[in-house]
Amino acid sequence: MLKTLKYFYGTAWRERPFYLLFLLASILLNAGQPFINLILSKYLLEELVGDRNTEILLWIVAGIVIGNLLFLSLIHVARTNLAKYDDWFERYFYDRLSLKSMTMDYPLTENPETLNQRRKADEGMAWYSGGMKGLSESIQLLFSYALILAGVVSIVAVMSPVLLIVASFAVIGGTFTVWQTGKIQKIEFEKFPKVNRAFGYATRNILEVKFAKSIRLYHGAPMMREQFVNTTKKCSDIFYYTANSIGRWNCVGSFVNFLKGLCIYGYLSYKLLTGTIGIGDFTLLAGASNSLKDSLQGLLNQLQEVHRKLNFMREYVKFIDTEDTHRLGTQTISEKTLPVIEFRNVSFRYPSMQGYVLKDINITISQGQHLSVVGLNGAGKTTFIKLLCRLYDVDEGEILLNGVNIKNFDYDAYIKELAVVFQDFKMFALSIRENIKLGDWEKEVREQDMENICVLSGLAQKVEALPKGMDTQIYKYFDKEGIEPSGGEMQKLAIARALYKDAPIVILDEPTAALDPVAEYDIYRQFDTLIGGKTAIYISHRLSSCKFCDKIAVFADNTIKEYGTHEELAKMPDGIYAEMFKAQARYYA
Ligand SMILES: Nc1ncnc2c1ncn2[C@@H]1O[C@H](COP(=O)(O)OP(=O)(O)OP(=O)(O)O)[C@@H](O)[C@H]1O
Repeated sequence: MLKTLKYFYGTAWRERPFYLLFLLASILLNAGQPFINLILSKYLLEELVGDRNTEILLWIVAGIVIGNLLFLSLIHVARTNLAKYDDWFERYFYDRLSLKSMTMDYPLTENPETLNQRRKADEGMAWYSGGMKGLSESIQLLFSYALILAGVVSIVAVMSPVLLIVASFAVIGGTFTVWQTGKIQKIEFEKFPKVNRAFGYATRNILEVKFAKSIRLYHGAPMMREQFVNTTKKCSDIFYYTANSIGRWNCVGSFVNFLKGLCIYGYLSYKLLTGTIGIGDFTLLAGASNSLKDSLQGLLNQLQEVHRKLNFMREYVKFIDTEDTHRLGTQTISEKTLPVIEFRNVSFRYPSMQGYVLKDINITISQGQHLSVVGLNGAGKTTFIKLLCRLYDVDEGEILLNGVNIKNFDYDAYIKELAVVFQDFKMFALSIRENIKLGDWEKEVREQDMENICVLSGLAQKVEALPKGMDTQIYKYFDKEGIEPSGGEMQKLAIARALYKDAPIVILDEPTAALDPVAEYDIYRQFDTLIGGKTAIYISHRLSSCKFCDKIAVFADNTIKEYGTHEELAKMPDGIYAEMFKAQARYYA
């Protein structure tokens, strides 16, 4: 709990120290204001039933009015400033959450527990706690009540100690009910994020354009509606349970409150009627007893509220603090040395899988070598690339770059060495220029470079035909003149983005799968110009592409089964490559 408190107010102290100053001011002002009315009302009443001195009466009334005005104005200033900061903190913490989601270790992005935790972090900071704003509101109330309580306890203890006992009993009852409702909300919070994620998938994610075709051509709409109905029912069950249980405890709370009023006013009326106290003290004690009960109740409630909110907000800290092991390396990379990649006894299995996807992989890709990686579906070719890209850590063995384990390199520096086009690459709802620029965001854009890249990747004709050229938006999310590129055009864009990165290692996973034969031929023809003297890994099921690579690695049975040039492998008796090549060649014979 303290760790969470420290995390949020430590951040506030670092980022916006004045926030804490306004918080303190707000606490003191809120605590001070009730005492003006409480004390001055006593003197006002005593003067009214006593001497009725006009001048004194005017001074007391002026004191009440001016004191209240002053306090309320200052409270307003403090609150307005706090509201501005609260807004800033809301964006700040959301930004941290997004950043963490985008940069955390890749395997976590497909781990349902992490995804649930992310949802808990999001919801824990939103409606369950109200985030920094919600927490600070409770902290303000907590300390204001504590100060008010200290003041009224002093007054009541001196004037009528019995009232302290009555108020304390009422508070114990009230606190118990608040504690119960807090427990019920906690139960809801444990169940709800998981159900809500399923609900979000069935109602929001599924409406995205990328699902539109499959929904229409398969049994998508009824199936999703069924999921919608099921998850809605689960959400309703959870809400019904919460509302019903909290409602019962609220009734208990109201009854305890009624009993408390009855006891306090009964006791004070008795003292007034028997002449033990005057009307001024009656007013002061009635007000102080109410304040005592309210502030003690408020204090205990806010203690629970702060505890409850911190519990929810702790889920955010848990998510933000998820350990990132992929970023532990610190070694820099010499730009002058051309890369040599070595897989040494590498074995790997996906966290969710029993067996190895890759076992005992040993291969060296020398400087400037062009390696073709082939194999049947599911043989582990893309996994081989993912390991090189540090998306996953190897389970056994090591991958070396120029003799150094790739884990030791600073992550960002290492990623700069790679220009990769994955099979399932994604384009963003940005302009064509910006999508290409993502290859190297820091590099100053040179128009000539962009044009050359468009020509090399086969995009030039398409871009020239567009009224806004390179500034055309991909997709129609934000611009109705945006384009929906075809699969092949997307692939050309992805190749352009990789070329723009100009990294010393180029990895292309099925780069021509969506290209027409002419575009594919162009890519093959220009392969040397595209890749130049860089080290390249090329995955393709079209074995004709292997001819322009120096070496071919054939993946089968979770390992590299064959390795050599096209000529060597094509004539291997009973060779896997020879078999696959012959099978493909038959169609073109
Ligand atoms: N994230 C993942 N979690 C669990 N298993 C995975 C994951 N990604 C891939 N696999 C499994 O690992 C095996 C190898 O997949 P991989 O994508 O490396 O094959 P591939 O040789 O590239 O196949 P293809 O030629 O079809 O692209 C497959 O059985 C696949 O189901």
